[in-house]
Order: sequence, then C-alpha cells, then structure tokens
Amino acid sequence: MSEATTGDKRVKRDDDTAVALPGAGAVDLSSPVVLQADGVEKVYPNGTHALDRADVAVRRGEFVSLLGPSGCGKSTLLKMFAGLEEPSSGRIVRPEAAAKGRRDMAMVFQEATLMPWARVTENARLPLDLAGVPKAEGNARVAEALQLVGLGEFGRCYPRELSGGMQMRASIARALAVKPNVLLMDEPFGALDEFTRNRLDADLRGLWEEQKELTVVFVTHSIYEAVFLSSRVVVMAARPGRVIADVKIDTDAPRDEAFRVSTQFIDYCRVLSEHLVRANRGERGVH
Ligand SMILES: Nc1ncnc2c1ncn2[C@@H]1O[C@H](COP(=O)(O)OP(=O)(O)OP(=O)(O)O)[C@@H](O)[C@H]1O
Repeated sequence: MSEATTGDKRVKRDDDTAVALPGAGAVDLSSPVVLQADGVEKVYPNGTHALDRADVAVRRGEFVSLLGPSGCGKSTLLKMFAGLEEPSSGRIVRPEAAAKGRRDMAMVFQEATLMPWARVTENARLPLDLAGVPKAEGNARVAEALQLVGLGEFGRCYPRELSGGMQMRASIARALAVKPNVLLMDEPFGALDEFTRNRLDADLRGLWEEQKELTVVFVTHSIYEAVFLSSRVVVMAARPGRVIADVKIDTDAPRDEAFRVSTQFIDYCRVLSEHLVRANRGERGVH
C-alpha cells in the first residue's frame, strides 16, 4: 500500500485501480478506473515544465473535462493518456487496456483533420481500413456513426461541402466508428462559433448519455462548456501545469438550454472560476 499527498489531503492507495485524487470523495467509486495518471510529471526536452506531479483517475463511463488556461498542460496530459507522449516521471496506467492487450481509444483534435479529396464515408472508414476491418462491417459501422452525429445524409459529401460544425461531426464519427471505450477530445469545438459549439456540446452530451459505458476525457478552456458537458471537472493551473481541483457536477438536471441558465449551472461556474482565480493568485485550490 502506498500513500499519496494531494494538497492538504492524504489518500490511501492499495492497488492499481484505487485513486489518489484531490476531492476523491467526488468520484463514483463503483466503476473501474480506465485511465490513471499517477504522480505524472512532464518536462519537455527544451526544459518546459508542462506538468507537475498530476494525480488524475478516470473511471469507466465518466465524462471528465480537463479545464484550465492556456499552457497548463491539458493537452500534454491528454496526449499521455493517449500514449502519444511519455511522462518524464510518474506513470500512466490503463488497467482495462492492459488486461485486454489493446487500447480501445480514439482521439479527436481541434481541427477536423479530414482528407479533402475523400468523401465523408471514406474519411470515417480510414481507421477501420487501416485496422483491417472487413469492408461490409466497416461500412455498417460508418453508417451507424454518421447517424449518431447527425450526418446520415451527408456521407457522399466532400469536406469542402460541409460547414465547420459538420466537419467536426464527421471527425467525431470517424472516432466513434472504431467503437472506442475511451474518447479523448482536445478542444474539439474551440474553433467554432458559439451557437454551433453549444449545439455540438448538447449533441455530444446526448451521445455520451446514450452510450452507457463510453468514457470521455475532454480538454477545454471554457468553464461554461466544462459545466455543461461533464460529470466531473479536473481544474488545472499553469506555471507549472498542475491539477488544483476536482469538482463533480452533481446534478440530475437534463443538460439542455434551461440548464445553461439555471442557478445550479451558474453556481458550478462560480465554483470553477474561484478555483482558477485562487490558483492565479498562487493559493492552493479547495477540493
Ligand atoms: N512538444 C513540446 N515541446 C516543448 N514544449 C511544449 C511542447 N508541447 C507543449 N509544450 C509546452 O508545455 C506547456 C503545456 O502545453 P499544453 O499544450 O499541454 O497546454 P494546454 O493547457 O493544452 O494549452 P492550450 O490550451 O493553449 O492548448 C506549454 O508551456 C507549452 O508551450
């Protein structure tokens, strides 16, 4: 058994699936951990201290946002979860992936990154073709994923024929077609106008609610977006990048337009905002 110190809290840890988190009481402890950053530090070769001893655990079926200002290490942490970056010290654990011998993860970036010369269906089928999924099965999966993101009628279009929001939907369909257990999203709607972004947030939340076991880790700068989407928000601060708070968005309220203007929504925004302000003043967050 080891012991971790997080702020003024001490959290006992007795196996790989236990969590050491600021505010660990906010986590639904009944689901297994699918991703865990355990004392993870990242110093890039140029000396930038991107992340300082981060302890973050994500459980199956959670929608967790990584929220914080530019440069606080959100993308770095997400990339380490994806296996695209290695920690300088500490470790990333993916207990389910380790048990199955494969990582059922997909990543969505800020840019839709579609091949301009290929139709939407061909774009969405690419990872399946690369994985050797038989054509008929691949086509069926792509059709289902396009339906899920509301692009059922647009499979034959080229990316240039789609709006920015529709391109992002196509990018999400490409990720969903691989049937990931874990969806990693790096500010996917950051480049979109506010109306489109709100609509895609609502659709993404609906999609996550339908896919009972889907785990989402979502990077954002936006307090509003984090509160609207998430079951839990990991708040981060910069210089060096670090986790300062972990806040469960504990409400049964439907995530709809009424929620966006509810007292509960505004209260959660205030809580997150206070954590960020305190961190900027150099104080520790309250978990
Ligand atoms: N490959 C790299 N080499 C050197 N420094 C890097 C590299 N990638 C990121 N950084 C630096 O690490 C710090 C954290 O970057 P990261 O992109 O993880 O932050 P972020 O919170 O996602 O920021 P943003 O919201 O602006 O994308 C920043 O200071 C950034 O300049």
